This record gives sequence, C-alpha cells and structure tokens, in this order.
Amino acid sequence: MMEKKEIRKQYKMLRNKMSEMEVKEKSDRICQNIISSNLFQQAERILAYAPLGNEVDIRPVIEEGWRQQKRIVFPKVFGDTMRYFEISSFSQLKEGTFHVMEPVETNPVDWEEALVFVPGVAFDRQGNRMGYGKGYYDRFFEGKTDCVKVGVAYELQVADQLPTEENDLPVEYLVTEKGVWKRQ
Ligand SMILES: Nc1nc2c(c(=O)[nH]1)N(C=O)[C@@H](CNc1ccc(C(=O)N[C@@H](CCC(=O)O)C(=O)O)cc1)CN2
Ligand SMILES: Nc1ncnc2c1ncn2[C@@H]1O[C@H](COP(=O)(O)OP(=O)(O)OP(=O)(O)O)[C@@H](O)[C@H]1O
Repeated sequence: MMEKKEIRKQYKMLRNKMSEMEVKEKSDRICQNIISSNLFQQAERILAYAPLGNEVDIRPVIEEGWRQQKRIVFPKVFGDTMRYFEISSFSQLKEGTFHVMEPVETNPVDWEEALVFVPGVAFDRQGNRMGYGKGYYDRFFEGKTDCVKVGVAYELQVADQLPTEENDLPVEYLVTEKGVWKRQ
C-alpha cells in the first residue's frame, strides 16, 4: 500500500517535470496514433476526458471526433461516483471538482457500449492502471463489459509492472507516442 503511494508520487513527478512543449509534442503524436487507429475510426460513441495538468492532451482527438459526427461525453464527479454528459463544444466545460474541466449537465448518457479514453498516472503493458487513488474509473466501469478501455499515456508513464489490487480494472489497450498496444 505504501509502495503504491510512492510509485504514484514518482510518476506524477516525472509527468509534472515535462515542459509545455514536450507535453504538446508528445500529446500530438499520441493523438495521431489514436486518430489513425481502427479503434477510433470504428467508434461512434466515445467516453473522453478533459486533460488536467500535464495529462495527455487529447483535445485534437475530440475535435476530430466531433468533425466525424461521433458522440462524445465527459465525466463529472458527484461525491465518490462520476457520471458522463454529452457536449458538442469545449465551451460546455466548466472547472469543477479537483479543478477538472467538467461538462454541463444538460445531456446525461449511460451507454453500454463505447470507446473509453482513460487517463492515468502510470500504466504497465499488462493493462494495469494507477490513477489518482480515488477509484472513480474502477467503480464506474465495473460490469460495463462492452466498454473498450484505452489507457492514454506518455511512454515515460509506462512501468514494467504495477502492483495490482482486487478492484483494479485493466485497460484493453494502451496508447503512447510510440504506438497502440493491446494488453499482453
Ligand atoms: N482529466 C481527468 N479527468 C477526470 C479524472 C482524471 O484522472 N483525469 N478522474 C479520474 O479519477 C476523475 C476525477 N478524479 C480526480 C481525482 C483526484 C485528482 C487529483 O488528486 N488531482 C491532483 C492534481 C493532478 C495533477 O496535476 O497531477 C491534486 O489535486 O493534487 C484529480 C481528479 C474524473 N475526471
Ligand atoms: N469497484 C470498487 N468498489 C468499491 N471500491 C472501490 C472499487 N474500485 C476501487 N475502489 C476503492 O477506491 C480506492 C482507490 O482505488 P485505486 O487506488 O485503485 O484508485 P485509482 O484507480 O488509482 O484512482 P482513480 O480511478 O480515481 O484515478 C480504494 O480504496 C479502493 O478500495
């Protein structure tokens, strides 16, 4: 448990050390990898996220999705759960809990089947994920077996082997600036 906290701290530090230019260049390459993937091209419904701090900036993917008439939703935190709301422009995001940009609550959705972009502090090639330690994603996607989860991260966030826990849900894919990886 202590180990997990330490690992989280280390990877947060690595990510926070990046310059604005490094974030932009790597994010753009990650976005290109996503946009050219079959996963993205075939998706009609996308559960996205609004980047916080130095998290991978997937806004170019979202813009491309809107251009292609895909439906895109963003999470909003309510206590210890999150719900997703559809928006069609970044102007429908407002700063909320944990300083995350959250969607207006006009259009709630609860899709069974979707492509999910999952941010994280660290991932490994087995699909294990470490987030901020609040468990929002693990709770939300428990039982949602038709949601394809794609971890989005910089190569520097990829660990050899993260410690796992009972409730952890692995991501099926991981995208970095080097490419798209299927779990295992
Ligand atoms: N962009 C984004 N949106 C998201 C998540 C996320 O990880 N990233 N979440 C996934 O669960 C949920 C929000 N949960 C969060 C839980 C804790 C912190 C948090 O502790 N943030 C740090 C600062 C982050 C940094 O810049 O490194 C902090 O407040 O100290 C943020 C979001 C839903 N929306
Ligand atoms: N499915 C679940 N049901 C109940 N509690 C859960 C579930 N998943 C996770 N939790 C609880 O949430 C807490 C944080 O879990 P964990 O450390 O795995 O978060 P994380 O995945 O790193 O963070 P986040 O998803 O917020 O980015 C733990 O105390 C865990 O017990």
